[in-house]
Formats: sequence, structure tokens, C-alpha cells
Amino acid sequence: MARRLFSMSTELEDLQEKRSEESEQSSHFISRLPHKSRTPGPSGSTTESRMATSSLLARYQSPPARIESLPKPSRCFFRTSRVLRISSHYKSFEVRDLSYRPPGTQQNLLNEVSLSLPEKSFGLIFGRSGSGKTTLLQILAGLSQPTSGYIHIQRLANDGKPVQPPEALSPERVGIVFQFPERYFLAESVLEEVTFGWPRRADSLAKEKLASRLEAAFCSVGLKGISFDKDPHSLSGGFKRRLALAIQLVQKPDLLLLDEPLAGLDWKARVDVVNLIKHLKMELTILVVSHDLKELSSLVDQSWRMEMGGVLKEEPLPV
Ligand SMILES: Nc1ncnc2c1ncn2[C@@H]1O[C@H](COP(=O)(O)OP(=O)(O)OP(=O)(O)O)[C@@H](O)[C@H]1O
Repeated sequence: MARRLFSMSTELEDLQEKRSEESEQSSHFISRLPHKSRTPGPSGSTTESRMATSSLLARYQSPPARIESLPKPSRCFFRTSRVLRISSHYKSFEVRDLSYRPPGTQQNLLNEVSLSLPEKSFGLIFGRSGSGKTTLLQILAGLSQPTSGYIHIQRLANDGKPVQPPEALSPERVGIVFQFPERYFLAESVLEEVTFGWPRRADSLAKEKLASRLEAAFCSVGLKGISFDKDPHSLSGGFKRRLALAIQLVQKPDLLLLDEPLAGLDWKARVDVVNLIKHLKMELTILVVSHDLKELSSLVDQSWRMEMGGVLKEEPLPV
């Protein structure tokens, strides 16, 4: 499969020429959308536009990121099975005293949010609609700048003590899959969708690397063997989510953010996505915002409630 992908490189270059034109059109599209700092009204339309803007920005500014349903995750899993780690250190994602007030507004949407999540664990944020959960994910993905506070990676010894000063978390190391990611698919084929935003003139080594990452990502979400010519809009709900997830996994993120990964899926696709996330958790640190607490509860290592006014409190899932 990697060889096949590699041989598609010329096609890819043509495609990316086209993409550059599309990119201009998309920038135009972005400029036509309401500015992210504009105060949205209560209706869904402005929120929808905001999400579309963020989705496009995520795919242009940082390596692309987003999810879907499936047959069992294939065994050719991303970086394969769990490796016995003989290390006295581990990493933890740390958010400290993070506040956010959109430019031009008078009120903080997030207020001194702090959380820490050890690598290869699963964190879940729940809470009422409008409390600021998605806003937090967007900041962690680097799509908005916090007004104050820090987002760090901290290396810790097994006794939990820091072994060196914290490093800033680079947005390139973060993947984000928005709610209903399929609504933001832009391309007419799976190949175009997944290669959106790839470097236009990659050398053959870089292309080979991307092709092998793509193979691993498709494998890990159970999309191996899918036709690259297929229209992504014609995939089932679950497969669209898988494609959106694969787009993010190509970049090998350290932290994967999922906003309502089960929203809008039928029961079978929901079960599939939960199983897929369970497998991904062996390799990645995952932070999810969701109202589907029951279905995700078996995966949760840590959970927080976001209270109205953007105040985050560590709290077990309600039973
Ligand atoms: N850039 C912005 N400017 C002004 N207000 C904003 C901006 N972004 C988000 N908001 C508002 O902040 C509040 C929190 O929105 P957010 O989408 O983060 O909530 P949420 O907890 O994820 O809600 P839901 O569970 O419904 O998805 C909402 O009232 C939203 O309209």
C-alpha cells in the first residue's frame, strides 16, 4: 500500500497545485465568515460558521486534525502493540490557570482552568452546553490564544516529580477532531481530503514518509483497503468519522482532542467509535468533550466538569 501511495506522488503534486488555488478560495471563504472574536448570537448559525472557520484554520495553520464507525480496528495498528516501556520518566500535559476572553468582549469564557493528563491516558470533560468546553479544546489546539495561563508538557519521574522545566506544547503536536467533522470535508475524493494541507513540493523522502504515515493511520482506524477515489461524502457516518480521525493521525499527534466524537452516529457506529478510541488510547493521550458519559465511561482515566462561566473542576463521572 505504501508503494502504491508513493507512486501517486505525481498525481498528488498536481492535486496540490489545485489545492493552492483552492487555498486562496478557502482563505476568501474564511475572510467571509464571521470573525472568531465576534460575539455569537444564540442561534446555531454563527456557531456553525465559527466551527467551519476553526476547522479550516486547523487544516491550514497546523497539520490537519479530526473522526468515525467501523469494523473492528485492524490489527495493523498504528505503531503496533503496546511496547514495554523501560523508562523512569513519563510525560504529562499540563494546563495551568488558563483564562480566555475573546477580543472585544467583556467576559471571560474560561476562568483559570487547570488540568493535567498523563500520556496515554483518556480524559473526559463534561458539563452544560455553553459552559466553554469546545472553547478550551480550540485553545489547546492552538486555534485561539489564551488571555493568560500556560499549556505545557512536563516530564515527570515515576514518583511524579518534574525532571526538567516544562516545555510549551506546540500546536503541531496536537490533533483535533471537531464535532460533526464530516460537515467540513472539502474534497471530492478520499485522497484529496486526506492530503489537504500537505507540503506542495515535498521531496521524495518526505513523500515516502507521509505515505507510510498515511498507511499506518488508515490501518489504525480500519480504513485499509478503502478506495482513494471514493467521494468522502458518500461514506457511511462511521467511516466519515474514521477518515476525519485518520487525517489527524497522519501527523502523529501526541495529544488528540475529540469534540463530541459520538454525536449524530447510530448505535452501531457509536460502539465502533468507542472501540476505536479504546485502541488509540494505547498509543495516544486523548482528551474528549462529550455528553455521552455512559458510553465512554469504561475508557475514562480522569474527568472534569466544566461549570457555567468556564470554571473546570475535577469530578468523577455522575453515576
Ligand atoms: N469567539 C467567541 N466570542 C464570543 N463568544 C464565544 C466565542 N466562542 C464561543 N463563545 C461563546 O462561549 C460560550 C461557550 O461556547 P462553547 O462552544 O465553548 O461551549 P460548550 O460547552 O462546548 O457547549 P456545547 O456543549 O453546546 O458544545 C457560548 O455561549 C458561545 O457562544
